[in-house]
Amino acid sequence: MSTGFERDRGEFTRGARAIVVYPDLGGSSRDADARLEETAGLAEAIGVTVVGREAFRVRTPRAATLIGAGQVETIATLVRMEDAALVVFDAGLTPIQQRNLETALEAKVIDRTGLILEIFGERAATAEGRLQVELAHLDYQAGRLVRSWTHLERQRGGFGFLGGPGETQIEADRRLIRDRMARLRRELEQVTRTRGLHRGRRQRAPWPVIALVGYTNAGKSTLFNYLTGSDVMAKDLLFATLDPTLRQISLPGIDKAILSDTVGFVSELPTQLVAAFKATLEEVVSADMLIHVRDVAHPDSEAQRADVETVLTEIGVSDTTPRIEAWNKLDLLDDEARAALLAQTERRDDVVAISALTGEGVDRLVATVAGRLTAGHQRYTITLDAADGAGAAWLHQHGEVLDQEIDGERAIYEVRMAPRDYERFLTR
Ligand SMILES: Nc1nc2c(ncn2[C@@H]2O[C@H](COP(=O)(O)OP(=O)(O)OP(=O)(O)O)[C@@H](O)[C@H]2O)c(=O)[nH]1
Repeated sequence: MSTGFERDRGEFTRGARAIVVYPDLGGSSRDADARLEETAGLAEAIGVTVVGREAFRVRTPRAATLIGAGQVETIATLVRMEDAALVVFDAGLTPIQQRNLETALEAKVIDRTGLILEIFGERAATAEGRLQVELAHLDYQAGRLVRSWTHLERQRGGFGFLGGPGETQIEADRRLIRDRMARLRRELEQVTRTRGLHRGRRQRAPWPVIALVGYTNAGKSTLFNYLTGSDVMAKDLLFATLDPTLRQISLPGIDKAILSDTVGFVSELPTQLVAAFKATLEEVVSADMLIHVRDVAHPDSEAQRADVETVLTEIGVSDTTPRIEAWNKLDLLDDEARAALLAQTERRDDVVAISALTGEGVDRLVATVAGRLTAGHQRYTITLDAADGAGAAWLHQHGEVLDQEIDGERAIYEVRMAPRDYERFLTR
């Protein structure tokens, strides 16, 4: 059934021409150009082509259009010149501002929340993620509907026309949204229950989960591809078919681990989106280790780091989850900045400088991650019946076999593994 309020992808046709606008309202320590660059990158993630960008300093935000009349005119000209169909505002817009801007610019307008919702929609890989995103979207639309209705009502009141056909229509629309949201919530409950079962099953498998997190554009996917495509790591098609963002890999001393790529983090994540974001990041919340990929060549690198940490806390990641920072894009730094950065990383064992593009430092990152994961591992001497193929396979799967020797009927293994696995082996 179509309620008329389902996500309308038609508005964001792949390749649609878009203008990106950053109304700088002051109070942000961030670099305006970097901000435009980020938003353009996010817009491109939903498949539109960015054909123009403008940053404005807005001294007095206008209730009707946020930006000033002259600024509206500048963008309108740009829209006409570039034949753009979409204008992305890197700010929150009220429903009224959004509509007024659409009229003035003769183009579809979306704000930062709308854009982020689109991206979550594209990236949500699990059923739960998709449902959460749709709920957030409906919530966003319902808010717009109610408020623009109040606005209309006030106008009509001014002319002495209270009520009328428009009002009935909006009532009906609101009920449809409400019903659909209730249905989604029920589906979500069902899905969450089923997923809990699946996750329980996987948690019993002794594979550590390593999640890549980081600000948008930091280089997570580049690192993910480098790691899973390189010789050190074996790609596992089982996971690839289930979810393109999960791969089974092996690390020194760890036969199997799951590496998970995630959607990029952004600053000022609207609170109504946190649940949706969390659902697209379920691997992160229960991960054994996080690799926080940072773009150290970015002017706002420190602020981005803080944003990522804030969101991790918001979605419920424990601060005891071990994390390693991968200081990425080392290749973009000049000699001086590079030397300063490397000197910093030498003093810390939780930071590795890398270039996911050239592969520099990635081996060290892998060794550091493996070292952390196996830090509690110990060396055991285990004697098996030489015919016990299953036992031998188990040892190879769960530990690092350092030595093995056949002595008549017996096979003697030297194995490094987690004490927890050793105990499991004994009670096997
Ligand atoms: N020069 C340089 N560019 C890099 C490096 N790593 C990634 N990039 C570039 O940075 C851009 C973003 O990389 P992605 O891997 O897509 O970043 P991401 O963190 O997955 O981004 P989101 O999907 O937005 O979260 C791409 O153009 C990459 O080619 C690096 O080490 N050096």
